[in-house]
Amino acid sequence: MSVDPVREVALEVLRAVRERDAYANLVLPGLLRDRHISGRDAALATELAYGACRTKGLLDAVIAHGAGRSVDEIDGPLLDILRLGVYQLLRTRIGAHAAVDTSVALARAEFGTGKSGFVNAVLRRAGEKSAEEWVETLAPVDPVGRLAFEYAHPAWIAQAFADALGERAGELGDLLAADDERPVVHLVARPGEITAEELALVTGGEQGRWSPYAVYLEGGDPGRLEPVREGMAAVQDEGSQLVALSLTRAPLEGPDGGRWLDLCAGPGGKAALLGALAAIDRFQVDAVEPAEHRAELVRKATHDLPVRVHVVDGRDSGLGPGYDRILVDAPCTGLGALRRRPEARWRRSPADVRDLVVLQRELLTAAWDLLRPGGVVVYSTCSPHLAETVSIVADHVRRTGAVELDTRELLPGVTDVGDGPAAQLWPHRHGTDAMFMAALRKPV
Ligand SMILES: C[S@@+](CC[C@H](N)C(=O)[O-])C[C@H]1O[C@@H](n2cnc3c(N)ncnc32)[C@H](O)[C@@H]1O
Repeated sequence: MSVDPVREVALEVLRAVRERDAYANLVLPGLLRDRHISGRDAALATELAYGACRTKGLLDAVIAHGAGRSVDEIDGPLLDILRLGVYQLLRTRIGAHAAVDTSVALARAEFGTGKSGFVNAVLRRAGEKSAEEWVETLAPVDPVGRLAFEYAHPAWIAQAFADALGERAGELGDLLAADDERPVVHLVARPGEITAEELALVTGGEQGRWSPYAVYLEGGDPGRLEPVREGMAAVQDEGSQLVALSLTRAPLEGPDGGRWLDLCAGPGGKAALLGALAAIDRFQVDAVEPAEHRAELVRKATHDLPVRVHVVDGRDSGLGPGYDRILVDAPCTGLGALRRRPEARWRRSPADVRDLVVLQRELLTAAWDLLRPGGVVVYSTCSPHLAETVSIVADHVRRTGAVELDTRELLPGVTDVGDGPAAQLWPHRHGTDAMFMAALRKPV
């Protein structure tokens, strides 16, 4: 049997992710273009590459069982072939013969007959049970560990989600399943340029449920849409829109002097929405981003708006104090946006959380020093991990006497965002990334 070009492409994606920490969704489109793969073949290559990246934990457990050794003891390129094969057996409707034969052909082309026999043997063993039966056989007994295994998430991430869901941890399975769904594309209609109603009409999309500026698109390339090309609209998760809006809606003590700051601005999605809203009142936004290439993205996103970009570290920005409103959209683990990157869940580790919480705490402190009495900081993350969210806020309130506003009141009409005062969005409840936000006012 000759090598199937669709599986070859999927395999190259797995290899790029494993060997050079590539992002699957950045590698795949170029490969499909170069190999002239389109239509149903492209859809299959995408399903195989992304699916195998996502389910790595489950696949590896089945492979280790079948091989009688840990996956660490299997050569990387061979392991990629096994992952692709086991994924087809357990998570697609591809027949067992096709899954095994195409994998054996890939192994033979790459390594010769000896190793193709190994691939054949491991896949035959893997095919002896369905995915459900493998879960029954291999999953840990504790409920969270079992769900993590079943939905192919690292156990520490599933536990972090369960902790953040609290009393509603019964939703964990739905949440983990949502990470495997392709997110609906959300557009933001730029205030002052076009309304969401008009944008929905022009694009054939549907107006969003939660943000007055959101439009949902069923499919297609948003970059081709005229309002996006003309800068009247942009791609932005509805949850991110709500974060920016919560900052503009928070009640200040005293009048709004129109000095707003976005302390972690790159690539500029929220800065652009803040800038458009500031423009209406002739206010001014300062946007801080230390990485030059990301600062350039902020400049592009905000070029015709009252936004000044500063390429400095937010912890030591040199900006003058006295801001009325400050957004700290902190660098975080991104655990709330795992659905956007197939391999992301296996890249992160608890050590990342430990490093990031130090930076998050320092950025919030720096923002506080730049805020005027009576002004408001919104602290947000696209992670629901409690160490990055409520713990950072509680620690800050303890140290500074900050007044926690009821953030839920800044999101009128948005249901089910928790018991307050902070708000937590969820993919399985709101269809957004799992954005966390807390609004804090400085006592006068
Ligand atoms: C979650 S992203 C912000 C997303 C952005 N607000 C948006 O809506 O497009 C966090 C940003 O913080 C930046 N960052 C990292 N370290 C920082 C620091 N010390 N000071 C300020 N920003 C920092 C990162 O480069 C990244 O662009």
